[in-house]
Amino acid sequence: MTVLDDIIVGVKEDMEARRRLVSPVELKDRVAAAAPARDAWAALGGPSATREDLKVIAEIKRRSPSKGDLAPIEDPASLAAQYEDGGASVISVLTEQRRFGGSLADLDAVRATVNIPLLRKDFTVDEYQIWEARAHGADLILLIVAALSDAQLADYSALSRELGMNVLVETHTEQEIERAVAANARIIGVNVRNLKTLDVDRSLFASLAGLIPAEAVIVAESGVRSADDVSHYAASGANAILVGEALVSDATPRERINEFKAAGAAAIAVRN
Ligand SMILES: O=C(O)c1ccccc1NCC(=O)[C@H](O)[C@H](O)COP(=O)(O)O
Repeated sequence: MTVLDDIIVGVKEDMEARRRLVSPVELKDRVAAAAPARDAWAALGGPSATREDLKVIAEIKRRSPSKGDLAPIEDPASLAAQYEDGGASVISVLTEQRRFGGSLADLDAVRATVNIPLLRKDFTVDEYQIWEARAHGADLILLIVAALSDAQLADYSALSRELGMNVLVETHTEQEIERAVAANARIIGVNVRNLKTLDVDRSLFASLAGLIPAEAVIVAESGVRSADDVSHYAASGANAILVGEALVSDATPRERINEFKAAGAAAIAVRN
């Protein structure tokens, strides 16, 4: 069994436990009462002609299968506020419990504090999680191509759109990019971390980004540790970066986001 398979087994068990507490009907009532979703597509730059700088998706991540404990993050809302102040365009809240130490309570706390769009970062394998994401204030959800069939990708994308949310479709191979494009994904991520082996290969981004249509917002995911990494992703075609570890383990995440944005803007100026 791969790491990803193992994570998904736990995700399904935890979701069934939540479903016993909150029925799908109750969840849909909560969605009906929720404020409309914010436009994460626009926040990430929108149409290609209007994209100027490198956008940062800043992640709330306590621990991970690859690194173990990263940061206790006792007050996720306070960290999120620092991310927003620093110029993040979207905040990613990892809600998976067993391997990442997250929860929907984190999403609630962050939603109550910041105004920018939120990504519910989880391993989506059931429509129930999409309703949950919206009920808890998410504006964007993650769909990992490697974890889904083409039918699931299409159905979950359609449901997310119906609920007013955008979708970050995550890929790791050429074939997965083809599947993301066939599903009409408008925000496509290349995760340089192989979720089956946990290997991180930053050079993968440059080899795959060119296969993604320019209309899509292209997100470089994982492996940002320095401004040089950001420059590499931006020079290779990234419109946005998704950063977890480097921000949660930094005493001054605001300044770190500034540094990354400056490195990205400089690389994009050369690229254009
Ligand atoms: O981070 C992991 O170890 C991991 C393992 C298995 C599945 C997913 C995993 N991470 C999710 C992510 O994609 C990252 O949290 C995100 O891209 C940020 O990465 P980083 O900046 O390297 O923390």
